[in-house]
Order: sequence, then structure tokens, then C-alpha cells
Amino acid sequence: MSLHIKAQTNEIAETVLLPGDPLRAKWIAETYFENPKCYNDVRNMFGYTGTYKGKKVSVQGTGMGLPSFSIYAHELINDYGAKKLIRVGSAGSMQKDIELRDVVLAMSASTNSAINRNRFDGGDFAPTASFNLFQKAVEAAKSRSIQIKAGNVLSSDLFYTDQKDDYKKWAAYNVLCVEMEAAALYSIAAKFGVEALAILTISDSLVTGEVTSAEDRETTFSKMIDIALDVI
Ligand SMILES: O=P(O)(O)O[C@H]1O[C@H](CO)[C@@H](O)[C@H]1O
Ligand SMILES: O=c1cc[nH]c(=O)[nH]1
Repeated sequence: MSLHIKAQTNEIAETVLLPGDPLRAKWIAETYFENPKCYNDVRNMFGYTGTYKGKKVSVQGTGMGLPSFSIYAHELINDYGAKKLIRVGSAGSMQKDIELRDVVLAMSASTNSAINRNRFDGGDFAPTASFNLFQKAVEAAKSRSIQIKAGNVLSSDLFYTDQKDDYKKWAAYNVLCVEMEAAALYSIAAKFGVEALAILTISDSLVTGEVTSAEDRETTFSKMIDIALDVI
């Protein structure tokens, strides 16, 4: 048992899917896993373990933002021995050719968070996906005929920015979309020598103003889950 997760050590798999939304975690477990068992409800941040095509796999909600995410990733790795962490999140498109429900693989994650500046005494660490997981995800998407986009994403501390055009400076450098956790995932995975990948579904567009509903974000972003489960 850790501070935020009440599972016994062997109740969590080495591969863990990580949605921000704990109810997306519940949906993933109940929709995709064989014999899902809930191992965590501390803070209602649900975690489940089951099997997928016979392989043991877990899914753990992380909450929103780099600090919340970092707590769960740290404990999963250090207290439960997680070795492959795959974020399955929603994101806002910054590019006009990236549309609602498109799937984006985050090769790297820029951030406006100060977490890594603090860690590296003002230096800029470049949070990067694991090549092995990235390559497997590309192959999985191809074999399922799922179109993907891949590139740099922004992990932001702010969901609501002061100016609605703030995203444009990132978009001008070909950042594909904004979410709030991937930079923490890639940084923590690098520190502890485990594999990590963020697979994102576009839930809204900063370019067009289109949005999907909260229910859509909870229970319908299935292409990224299919890819994630092919990779484990
Ligand atoms: O859908 P999730 O995985 O929570 O991801 C995105 O959605 C939340 C904001 O609505 C942030 O956590 C952001 O990263
Ligand atoms: O962090 C996020 C997630 C989805 N959409 C956004 O605009 N931002």
C-alpha cells in the first residue's frame, strides 16, 4: 500500500494504462479487461487490474495536471514495480489538420510547467517517449488501419489560459495539441528507467472551437485504447 493507492504489491500489473479521468479508467477496465478487479478507490481515483488477451494489465486514473499525475506515476513505479506506463488521454488540437477524435502519439512533450526547470536548475530537459513503445504503437495503428498523427505536444499547467490565442506560439513551432500530463510521464519514466508513451485523442479544437462532451471523453475514445492494449 502506498499513500494514494491502497493495492497490495502484487495487485498491480507491470503495464499500466493512465487516463486522467478515473471514470475513463473504470470504463476501460469494464469494457476491455477480462475479470477486472478494482484495487483502488482512495480519493475516488479508481485503479483496476485484469487481463487482456491473457496478459495482466492495470489501469489507473491520475487526475489532471502534472503534479497529480506525478504522484501516481511515482508510486506505481516505486511502490508497485510498474515498468510500462501508457497514458491514454484527451487533448485539444492546435493545428487545423488535426480534427476531433484524431489519435496523436506524443513523441515529445514541451511544457510551460516549472517542474523540470526546478529539477534541472533552470535547464530545459526534453521529455521524450520510449522508442520501443512508440514503434509498437505505430505498428498497432497501422495493422488496425487507424490513422495517427505523431509529434511534439504541449503539457500545460493551465486548462483556461488568459488569452484564447496563447496556443498560437506553440502551434507556430508545430506543436500538435495540448494536454496536461505527458511531460511529467516522460520525465519520471526517464528518471526511473521505465518505458512510457502518451496516446491522445483530440477532444476539442483550439482552432475551430469544436468540442466533444464529458461523456464522450469518458466512454468513447476507443481507438487509443485499442492501440494501447496492442502495445502491452
Ligand atoms: O482526459 P485526460 O486524460 O484527463 O487529459 C486531459 O483532460 C484534462 C483536462 O480536461 C487534463 O487532464 C488533460 O490532460
Ligand atoms: O488539456 C487539455 C485537454 C483537452 N483539451 C484542451 O484544450 N486541453
